[in-house]
Amino acid sequence: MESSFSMTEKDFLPQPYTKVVNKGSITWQAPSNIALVKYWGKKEHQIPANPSVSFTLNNCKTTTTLNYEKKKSPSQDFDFELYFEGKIKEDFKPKITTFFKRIEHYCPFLKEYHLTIKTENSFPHSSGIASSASGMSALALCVMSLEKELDPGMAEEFFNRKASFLARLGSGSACRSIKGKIVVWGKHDGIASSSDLFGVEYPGKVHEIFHNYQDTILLVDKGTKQVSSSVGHNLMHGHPFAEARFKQAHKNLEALTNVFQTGDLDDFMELVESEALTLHSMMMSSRPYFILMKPNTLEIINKIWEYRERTGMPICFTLDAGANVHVLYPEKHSEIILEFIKNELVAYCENEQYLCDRIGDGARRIEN
Ligand SMILES: Nc1ncnc2c1ncn2[C@@H]1O[C@H](COP(=O)(O)OP(=O)(O)OP(=O)(O)O)[C@@H](O)[C@H]1O
Ligand SMILES: C[C@@](O)(CCOP(=O)(O)OP(=O)(O)O)CC(=O)O
Repeated sequence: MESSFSMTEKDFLPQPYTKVVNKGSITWQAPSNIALVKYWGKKEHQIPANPSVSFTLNNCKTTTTLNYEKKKSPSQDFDFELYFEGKIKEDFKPKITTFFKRIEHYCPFLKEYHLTIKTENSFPHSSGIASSASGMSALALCVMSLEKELDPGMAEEFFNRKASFLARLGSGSACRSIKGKIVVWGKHDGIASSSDLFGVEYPGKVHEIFHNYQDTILLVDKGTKQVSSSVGHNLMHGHPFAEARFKQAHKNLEALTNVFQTGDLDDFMELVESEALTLHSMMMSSRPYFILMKPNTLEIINKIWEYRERTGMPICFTLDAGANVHVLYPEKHSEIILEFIKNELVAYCENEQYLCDRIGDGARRIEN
């Protein structure tokens, strides 16, 4: 296979299929991810305006089963039904139809099948915990497993790379949810294997402090956010601070690669929190402007700062495009930090709900 630096869209076009497959079922479980350097702003065809890097999560995940049955002849439109948590879910279908249209060129076999998609998430969707990332990566992996049935000789590395390539076309951040534990997406000079087309496992040395990093997600607001990420990305076109922001993301990624090596948590925390606040400041300074943080988001941030100042514990926060707060800390301090979270932060969550997660290894296939 081509090395990732030279791969282009053409490399993902289908090869002649060697097998006929009539009917079957495939299940994949794919995690969400939390960006440390944020993807915010994109060009045409889901190409990111700047590189991003994320921790793959472990417990926040989607499980998707794809049942497929070959039809007598291919249809004009994609022929699929969607069940979310056991019920037909019409409002998730448009995103999936868009996804199928975008990948049709690379997976032309899709229209030959009647597809039934059954999916569920282990966490609330559409509230800034990247359900689109786990949802689209799980579906992309199911599609790739179907392609592998048609082309059994496909190499594993190509399988994973194309799954990430397809997932990106469903939702940009989804391309970072195929593999663990740290994934980079977007061309960046300091990381030769990086690509705008798919996510790659962070290739550098990672200090052991990050090996089992914890992420406790505080559910400040479980409701659907008022502006989707896709709309938010588009508001970076013509944004007065866009170019400076894109440059800053490169600089922060470079700084983070150094931090991954040294394990300097002061630098890590400063960088990660600054990225989260910059993301939200981009939303606040776009036209139209919007605020996705809630009063309790700010209460939690202030409490974290106060606690860090008081105890010296390496605890920091990050945010995605929503009100919920991801609290990040090394595993060796879990006991004491969880105590603080339960005693002082959980009161700010909707129905006192929070999710304990940690850095994970990526998606896995479940045998049906
Ligand atoms: N299991 C799933 N299978 C397929 N699509 C899903 C699944 N879960 C969520 N989605 C899609 O993702 C959409 C939510 O994505 P959106 O970007 O608005 O929010 P999010 O993923 O929670 O937050 P973030 O901005 O952090 O990515 C849903 O409306 C739905 O279309
Ligand atoms: C704030 C973010 O979570 C934005 C995620 O955006 P999406 O990947 O959800 O957007 P689309 O490509 O339009 O589907 C930051 C990040 O995960 O890098």
